[in-house]
Amino acid sequence: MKTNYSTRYAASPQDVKSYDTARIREEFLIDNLMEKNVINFTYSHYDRFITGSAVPTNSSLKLETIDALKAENFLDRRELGIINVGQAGKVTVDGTEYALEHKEALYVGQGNKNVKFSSESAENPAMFYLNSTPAHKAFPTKKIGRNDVETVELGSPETANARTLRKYIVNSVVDVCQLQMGMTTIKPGSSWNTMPAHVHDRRMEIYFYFEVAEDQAVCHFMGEPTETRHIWMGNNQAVISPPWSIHSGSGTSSYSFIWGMAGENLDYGDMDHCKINELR
Ligand SMILES: O=C(O)C(=O)C[C@H](O)C(=O)CO
Ligand SMILES: [Zn+2]
Repeated sequence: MKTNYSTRYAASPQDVKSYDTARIREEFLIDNLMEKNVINFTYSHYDRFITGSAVPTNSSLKLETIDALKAENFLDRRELGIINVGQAGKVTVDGTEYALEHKEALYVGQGNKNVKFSSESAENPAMFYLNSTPAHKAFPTKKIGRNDVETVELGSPETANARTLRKYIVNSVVDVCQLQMGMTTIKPGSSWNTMPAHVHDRRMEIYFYFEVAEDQAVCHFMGEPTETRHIWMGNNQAVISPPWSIHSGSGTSSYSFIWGMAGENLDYGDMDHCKINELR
């Protein structure tokens, strides 16, 4: 068995107010990503969003169903987004091969049965970050190369939030049921992501932090805008952001993160912004 999964339940903002550090990490932090030769999944009951990773080395890894789905194949009722944050690799979908270089992505539509992950080099493997959400329709599988993304420059050095946001899996780039994924990179000298902060009660979100230097960290802020909490995050860790929560972070050095979302609508810009001086 090369696939592991664990379950996280949804939590009320009233309850989260009283969580201590250990409990908040237990409920929201995902710290088993990018383990070699296994697929590790976390199944969140927020919008039934599954987060995981596949790092194949000498042999390929197969996308196996998990008991939580009670489905013969993982994608019988789901869609899947994949972003490679490692070196060159390949994803095979029902016999068709897609080569994915560093920071290239693949959208895999509902109904595909046989999905396999492999690396070109066992020493420098591909590192596939995976997000999956329930799907009601089979859209075509599509590769999103680095030139296919929509790029937006945000923030400024003066407010320490200069960053480049790249939209990979959004409905203006690829047909999707509900999954959205993209990548944001903080510019050297800046530290803040997603500041001014926002909430979107229509959608939950998961942030996967990577390119964090070993001796550095990102402090991720969550919680209701007037009742914030923080989680210190290291490289290759993800954090679940409930629909009622802000999701913002400040790093001790530059870093990148992948955001993945699911929920009520496909409008990337649907956000309720918070006034910075009203955060508590
Ligand atoms: O830096 C940012 O701002 C983001 O990356 C924001 C995320 O894309 C997001 O929160 C979308 O709702
Ligand atoms: Zn958001």
